[in-house]
Amino acid sequence: MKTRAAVLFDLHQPFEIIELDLDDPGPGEVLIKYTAAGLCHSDLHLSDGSLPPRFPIVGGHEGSGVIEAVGPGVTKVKPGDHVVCSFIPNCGTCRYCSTGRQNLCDMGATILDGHMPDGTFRFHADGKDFGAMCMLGTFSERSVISQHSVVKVDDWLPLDKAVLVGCGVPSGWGTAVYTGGVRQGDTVVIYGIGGLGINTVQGAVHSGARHVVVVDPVQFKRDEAMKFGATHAFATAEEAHAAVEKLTWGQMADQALILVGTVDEPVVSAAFDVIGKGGTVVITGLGNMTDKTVQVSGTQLALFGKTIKGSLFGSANPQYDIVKLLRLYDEGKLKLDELITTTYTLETLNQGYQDLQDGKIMRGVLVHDT
Ligand SMILES: NC(=O)c1ccc[n+]([C@@H]2O[C@H](COP(=O)([O-])OP(=O)(O)OC[C@H]3O[C@@H](n4cnc5c(N)ncnc54)[C@H](O)[C@@H]3O)[C@@H](O)[C@H]2O)c1
Ligand SMILES: [Zn+2]
Ligand SMILES: [Zn+2]
Repeated sequence: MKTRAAVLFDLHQPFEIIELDLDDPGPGEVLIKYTAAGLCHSDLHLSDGSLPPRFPIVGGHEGSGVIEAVGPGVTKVKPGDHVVCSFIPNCGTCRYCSTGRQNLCDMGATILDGHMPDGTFRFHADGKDFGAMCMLGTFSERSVISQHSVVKVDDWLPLDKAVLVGCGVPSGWGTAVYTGGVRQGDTVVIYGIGGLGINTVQGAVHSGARHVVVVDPVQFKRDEAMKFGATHAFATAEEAHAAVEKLTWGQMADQALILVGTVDEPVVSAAFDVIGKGGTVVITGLGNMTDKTVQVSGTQLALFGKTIKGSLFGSANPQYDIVKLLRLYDEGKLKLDELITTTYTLETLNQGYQDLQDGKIMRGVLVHDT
């Protein structure tokens, strides 16, 4: 079968739209026709050097679609099922899946190489193997993926909105609710209001935070954050620090959550300084972190009981949380439609990533031709 896909061939290159050969699904695999794909910043990190993959690679790891065929032994879904993809597969049996940490599933170990667990690829052209970002490659019309990468969802849900619960929503929402452990009455500071950070605002609000203070240099992002329930919005970390000092009578924040695309020492230091005793810093942003060392005061960690954590997929359980978040959406308790600023096609995908870098969109969504 042939499929059109957006491919990265090297660092610092745009996506090229080309036709690829796609294998039939093997044992435990499914053929999916993608309906939509979200423009997450992580795909940009494939080309900016922050998450260097094996090239060439088909981009896209936020996806939704319809199952067209299944390989031998597939029990989880059948042709015609509507699914949302999880950017981390869930095998259900590895050390992490079997101890309630499905977001760390061992099957996700090769998501940047983009091959199946047995080391083979499903996309090919001109005698070359092409990887699939997160073993998904949602910037392709069709793909062959593991049954462990899909979560069946209700047929009536709009797949072009539900697509966002494949990465941005749980990764952002869970940063506040699960990894950060935000509680009623907490003061939370959120750095970076993009496709993830805006959902961290939703998560902090759901958890009953008293103050949700956001920091983003872009005015549009700050305005959106206020519409989603933030209580204060600032262009700089310094302004946020001063406000938190006042709001908490010097006790400072309970959580500082970092969702910027390019994490650097000043952001991490600002987060570490804005939390008070017993406070938690969570780093979710991935950009610029390869080989970087972050310095914090060991005395403050020990004497003030401060914690620094990383967060993958918002410490959520894809199988459970994707369905749960869509229920919240269906009941009007979680915003998805409002997250999407602009929709794109394969042909305008590079423009979408330019818009993301220019701060023009909260989340862009690529809608595939039907
Ligand atoms: N850990 C995970 O599970 C996970 C999952 C998906 C994405 N990510 C990463 O999260 C990050 C955010 O992704 P996104 O899709 O939301 O990106 P995005 O580009 O949509 O949002 C980033 C936001 O950060 C803002 N920003 C930049 N510098 C800032 C600063 N110094 N202070 C405050 N705000 C600043 C930008 O204006 C933008 O609004 C990326 O690095 C992405 O790779 C992590
Ligand atoms: Zn993502
Ligand atoms: Zn597993």
